[in-house]
Amino acid sequence: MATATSIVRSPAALLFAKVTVSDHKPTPTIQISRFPSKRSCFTALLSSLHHDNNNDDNNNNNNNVISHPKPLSSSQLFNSVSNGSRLRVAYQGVRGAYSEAAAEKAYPNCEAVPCDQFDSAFQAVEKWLVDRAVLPIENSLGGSIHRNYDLLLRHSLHIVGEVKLAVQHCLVANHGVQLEDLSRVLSHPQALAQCENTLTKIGLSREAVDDTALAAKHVALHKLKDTGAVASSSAAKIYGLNILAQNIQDDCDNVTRFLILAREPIIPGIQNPFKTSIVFSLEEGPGVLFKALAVFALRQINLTKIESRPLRNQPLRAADDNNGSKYFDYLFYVDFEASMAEERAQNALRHLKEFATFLRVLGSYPVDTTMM
Ligand SMILES: O=C(O)C(=O)C[C@]1(C(=O)O)C=C[C@@H](O)C=C1
Repeated sequence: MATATSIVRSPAALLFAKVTVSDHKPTPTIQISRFPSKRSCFTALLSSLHHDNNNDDNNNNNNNVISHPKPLSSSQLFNSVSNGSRLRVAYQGVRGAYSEAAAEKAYPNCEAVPCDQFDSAFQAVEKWLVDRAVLPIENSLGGSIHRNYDLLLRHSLHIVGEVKLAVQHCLVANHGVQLEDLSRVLSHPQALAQCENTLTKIGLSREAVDDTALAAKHVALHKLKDTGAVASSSAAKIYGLNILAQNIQDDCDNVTRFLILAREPIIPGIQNPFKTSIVFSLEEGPGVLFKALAVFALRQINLTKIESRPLRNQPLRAADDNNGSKYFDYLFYVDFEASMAEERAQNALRHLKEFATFLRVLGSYPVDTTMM
């Protein structure tokens, strides 16, 4: 593969990003360095911008102007930013990944920007390299994407929408390669899990890579004869592979739900069906979770998802009875069917706050009704 590392300038945000340009795609992939000690142009520029922002704050203070984050209006939810340019939407993966299709479903005329990791997509929004990120959160067969639940809490972005995408996997290989030539298949762990039964029946060993399209790209670039990939038909087309089998997921109704993330929240509405996502933690004790969920049941608010994750900076708590035993401590992520503009949702959260040890609203956003 002919790859070249270069520095490009993003005209919209006037920021620099270190990108890897490959011969397969003109769109650069955002790779945000995790090692700030290697002070790149990117970090240097960011710190100078930070300095400018601080100066702005000082200027604002001097002028007695208080600046608050501006909520997104619903018109900004769509395809362009205020200067009329195309919305830049980060996704994890390379061209042909399902996440790219989800970004394009959310914003049909957007510029979809590939990122190497989920964390890079979060950072790309935070650092104004892009306007939104579209990231998978759960799949109807494989379950939750825990990494993104954890990242939602670690970053301070807002959920401004959701996209549901029907995921139809193909088994792809180089031209001339037959099913019986394959001994191994590469793909994203979620995609492998969604095709578990089929792959077991064929008898292929599995290897996980960062995304389905990257698996297809790898098979094509290395001209592998004994290895196929589980990927989309569009990835097969982009990387010149042959489709050996279609719709190989274990259930034909295979849907992945993606979240749309932005720097600012949207103003919650009540005209369309809205959903709200929150995260909270509770004291240990009998019936505490029951009590927490009752704040919604009491107000006829339907819950659509509940997920628990370990509270990472304090995963264990000593039991009150001092007998040396320890509890696991958890964060609870809950999605409920109501808008934060509704009084019943505000009352439910006020009620929950009375006994939750921590509570954050991750976003209140329109329900994707396209797959109902
Ligand atoms: O690998 C890809 O193509 C992705 O976009 C990632 C991902 C995921 O993380 O769940 C997205 C949708 C499918 O469920 C399989 C994989």
